[in-house]
Amino acid sequence: MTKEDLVAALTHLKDHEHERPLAELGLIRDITINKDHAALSVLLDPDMSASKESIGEQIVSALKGIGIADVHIRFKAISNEEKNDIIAIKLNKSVRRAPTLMNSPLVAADSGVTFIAIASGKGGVGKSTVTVNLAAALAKQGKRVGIIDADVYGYSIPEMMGIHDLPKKHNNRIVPVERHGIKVISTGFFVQGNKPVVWRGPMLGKMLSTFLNEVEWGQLDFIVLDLPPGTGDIALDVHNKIPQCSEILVTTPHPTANHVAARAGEMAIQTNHPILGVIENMSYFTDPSGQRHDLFGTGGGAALAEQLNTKLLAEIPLSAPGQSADPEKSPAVFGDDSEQWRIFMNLAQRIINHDI
Ligand SMILES: Nc1ncnc2c1ncn2[C@@H]1O[C@H](COP(=O)(O)OP(=O)(O)OP(=O)(O)O)[C@@H](O)[C@H]1O
Repeated sequence: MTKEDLVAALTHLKDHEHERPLAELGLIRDITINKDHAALSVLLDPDMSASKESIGEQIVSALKGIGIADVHIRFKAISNEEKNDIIAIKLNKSVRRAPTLMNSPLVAADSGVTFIAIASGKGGVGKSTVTVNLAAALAKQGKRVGIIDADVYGYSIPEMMGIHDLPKKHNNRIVPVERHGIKVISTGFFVQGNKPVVWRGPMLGKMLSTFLNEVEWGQLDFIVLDLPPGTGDIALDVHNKIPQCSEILVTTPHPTANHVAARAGEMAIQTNHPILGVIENMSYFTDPSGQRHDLFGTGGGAALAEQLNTKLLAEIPLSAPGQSADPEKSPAVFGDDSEQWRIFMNLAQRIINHDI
């Protein structure tokens, strides 16, 4: 007798709510068999506890038919995640491809939320700086803004935003940390010594779903996502799960350092994601006498934009350390009177007005 024999004997079992075989829905788990004894778990919606008895009786009788004399059944309450998987199966969608997103109001076409992912070819070019400043500039112009820091390996948004507290849970949902009017969720909140503390299991695969489904975002106009550098799984996940998400690529002026950024852009193009454009960061430095210095070369942003058939949205100059920090703002947001802040405000305005 194998597990498959046992599952086969149970395939006809249905629960009234889902009108689909329990085994097919993956609601029968943890099967062990020892001669004519078997044990298994049945995941049940707590609202369906009334069905427990009838499901138990159906299992016992079906297994008797194949020679199992004694069966131990554990009934377990189903989690929200597992429930969403069932909804996905009901809709005949692949759970693997699009887990748990069917009920995320955020990604619905009519949610009113504009998603912008900030991507780069390599680390350290200012992707997180762009994320934080664009979000702050959108918020400054009256928009309700959230940040998803999806840079799993190099999350830096909490520190950049001066956030030292962790999100709280309310009614079993995660409440984002709010700072300077921006709601923030970061992988950094959930990792301690590289151990996930809020959820278990394959963290990467679930991360985006968790951030979209289990976070109490409230009403938002924009979500800015800080992606990990390069063209990894997370970027692909974003492309799959948030099809309407558009992308801004951040690069430096160095003309030859763009091939990975170009690949990231190509991926967006291939997956039909609009690229809003390229931001060239650390473009130049203006010294106190007003003279411009192209410290890292020139032309990288324009070359990347041309390669991807998109626009160069902005050239952000380098700020001198400590010059533009504003105590009223997050540490990484440029000061109100800085050239950088003016550029971000202008960019935010163009995005709001669809003038890009
Ligand atoms: N225009 C700028 N002027 C001065 N410093 C900047 C500028 N842009 C970014 N920086 C600094 O450069 C460093 C790297 O920036 P940031 O963390 O935004 O890059 P990143 O691409 O997100 O890197 P990672 O992928 O490692 O997270 C930070 O210390 C940031 O403060």
